[in-house]
Amino acid sequence: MAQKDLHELLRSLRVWDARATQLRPFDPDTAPPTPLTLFTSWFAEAVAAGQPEPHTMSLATVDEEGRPDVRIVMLHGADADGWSFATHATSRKGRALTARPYAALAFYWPALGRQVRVRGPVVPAPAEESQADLHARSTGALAAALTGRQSEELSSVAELREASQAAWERARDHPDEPSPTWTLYRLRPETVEFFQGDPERRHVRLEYRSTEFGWSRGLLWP
Ligand SMILES: Cc1cc2nc3c(=O)[nH]c(=O)nc-3n(C[C@H](O)[C@H](O)[C@H](O)COP(=O)(O)O)c2cc1C
Repeated sequence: MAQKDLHELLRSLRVWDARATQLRPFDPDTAPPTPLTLFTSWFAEAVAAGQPEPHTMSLATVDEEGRPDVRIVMLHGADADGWSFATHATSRKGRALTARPYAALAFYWPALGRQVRVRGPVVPAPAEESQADLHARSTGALAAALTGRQSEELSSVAELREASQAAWERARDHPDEPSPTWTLYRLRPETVEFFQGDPERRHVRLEYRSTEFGWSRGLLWP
């Protein structure tokens, strides 16, 4: 596609088309005292609104030289221990998290014009918990974890096919097989921001901040 076509196409696109998006009023004064409560209800509303894959999120990390990176991962849970996700400790993001155990998450739910951002330190769960989390998931998830070598250079598609086929067989035959590098991480929230889009662009941004006395709240200019 030529540059001009791309720019024309970009200019023709809009966000929050009324056919696909329902913008709901959000009164921050009535928001619950903790971000987890609001996240849980916004998540359920995203599911009810038909938002595809609301449990996928961007995970941003910083490597030991301070260079940022970002990718999509699945949300495994959100509770008093934090927002959790899983990956290989030996992957790029795993190495970045070892060097700098701090990350940011972003959820985007266009069906409701909503965004949620979560930032804070990240801690790995104990190995038994990581493996239990993996074994509670699908055969495909286990096969993918057993394939391993995430973020390493791959020499050919054929090499991946072979390794993956073997991993699928092991996953089917031994559903409790461990994947030693697979790690459940928990992001302990320091700030959680809720963004509600508004048709007049008066978007509401409500940020919860963790303090020694509990959660404080403040609004941000959009
Ligand atoms: C929808 C979707 C869900 C994904 N979920 C995960 C996940 O939960 N864990 C994971 O390690 N990679 C997941 N990935 C792959 C990552 O985006 C990424 O390609 C991979 O983890 C390697 O990232 P890294 O090289 O930065 O470590 C997912 C990708 C997509 C598109």
